[in-house]
Amino acid sequence: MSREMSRRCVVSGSDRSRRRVARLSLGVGLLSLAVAVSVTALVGSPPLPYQYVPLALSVVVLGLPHGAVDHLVLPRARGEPVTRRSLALVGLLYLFVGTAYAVLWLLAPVPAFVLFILITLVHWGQGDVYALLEFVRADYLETRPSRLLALVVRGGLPMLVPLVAFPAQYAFVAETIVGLFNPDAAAALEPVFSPAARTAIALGFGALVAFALLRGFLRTEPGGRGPWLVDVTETLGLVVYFTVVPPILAIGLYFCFWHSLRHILRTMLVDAVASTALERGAIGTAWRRFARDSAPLTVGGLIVLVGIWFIVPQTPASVADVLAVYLVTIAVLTLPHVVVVTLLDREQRVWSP
Ligand SMILES: CC1=C(/C=C/C(C)=C/C=C/C(C)=C/C=O)C(C)(C)CCC1
Ligand SMILES: [Fe+2]
Repeated sequence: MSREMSRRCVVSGSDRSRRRVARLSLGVGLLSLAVAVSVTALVGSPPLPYQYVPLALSVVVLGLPHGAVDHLVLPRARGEPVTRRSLALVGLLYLFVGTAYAVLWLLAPVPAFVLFILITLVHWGQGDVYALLEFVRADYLETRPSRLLALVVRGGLPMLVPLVAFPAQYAFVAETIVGLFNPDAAAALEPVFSPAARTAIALGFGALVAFALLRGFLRTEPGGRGPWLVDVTETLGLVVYFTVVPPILAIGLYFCFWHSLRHILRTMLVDAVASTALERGAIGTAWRRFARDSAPLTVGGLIVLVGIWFIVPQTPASVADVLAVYLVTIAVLTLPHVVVVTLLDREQRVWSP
C-alpha cells in the first residue's frame, strides 16, 4: 500500500479502530460462510421459502442501508462538512443515473440484466479490493493490474460460481426478473446456462482464481504470508460456499454479512465520531450512529421499490416476482452507488498505488 494511502487512513481512522473493524469483517464473514456451508452439507438445501429470508431482511438490515449513507461518505472522507450542495449533487446523481438505468430496464431488459450482473461483479469486487488493502494489508497487491485481477476474482465468485453450480435457480431468478418486463424475452438468456458455456466459465474463471492466488504466493516471503493466507482462506471459502449453498440464500447472506458489512465498517472509519467510538471499543455507539444516518434514505430506497413495483409492466404475483422487483430496485440504486464508491476509492487511493 502506498504511503499516501496509509497517511489518509491515519487521518480517517486510527490503527486500533482499523484492526477492530478488520477482525469483525473477517470473523462475521467467515462465520457466515461456515454456518451456511455446514447446515447445507448436514441437512441439505433449506426449503425455498427459508432461502428468501436473508434477502428479505436485507431490505432493512445491512443490505439496503449500506448504500443509504452515500450522501455522507465523500465529505466525511475528505474531512469536509456535509453541505446542501454536496447533498444535492448525490441526489442528482441518483436521480439521473438511476432513472436512466430504469429506462434501460423498460426498453431492453435482457441487456439491462446482463449489465446488472457486470455491475455487481465490479462493485462487489471493488469492495473486496478495498478490504484486502485496508483490512488485510495485502501488500502483494502493489500494482493496479494486480488489484484489477483481485477485483475480477472477488466479484466473479458471487456472480459466476452460482451460475456454474446452480444453473437452474440462477436461470429461474434471471428469467423472473426479465419476465417482469417482457415474458417473451426471458428465453434469450438460455445459452448462458448451457453445459458448454458453464464449462467454459468454470475453466476460465478457475484458471484466473488459481493464477491470482499463485501470484500472491510468489510475491510474498515465507515469514510474511499472513495477509495472503487470509486472502486464500476467503477466496477458497467463497468458492466452496457458492458451490454448495443455493444462490438465493447464498447471495442474500453474502450481500448482508460480507459486502454490506464491510462497506458499513469502511464508512465508519471515515467518520470521526464512529471511528473514535470504535477506538474505545464502543461498537454499539458506532452502530447506533450508522442506523440513524442510514434510516432516512433506507426509507427513500423503499419508496423507489414501490415506484418500480408500479412501473413494471407485469403485476408481481409471486414471492419470486417480489424478489425480482427488489433486485431491479437494487440494480437501479446500485449504479449511482458504484459512482460514489468509486469516488471514495479515488479519495483513498485504492486504484493509484
Ligand atoms: C439473488 C440472485 C441473483 C442476483 C443477485 C444480484 C445480482 C444482486 C446484486 C446486488 C447488489 C448489486 C447489491 C449492492 O451492493 C442471481 C445471480 C441472478 C442468481 C440467483 C439469486
Ligand atoms: Fe455496495
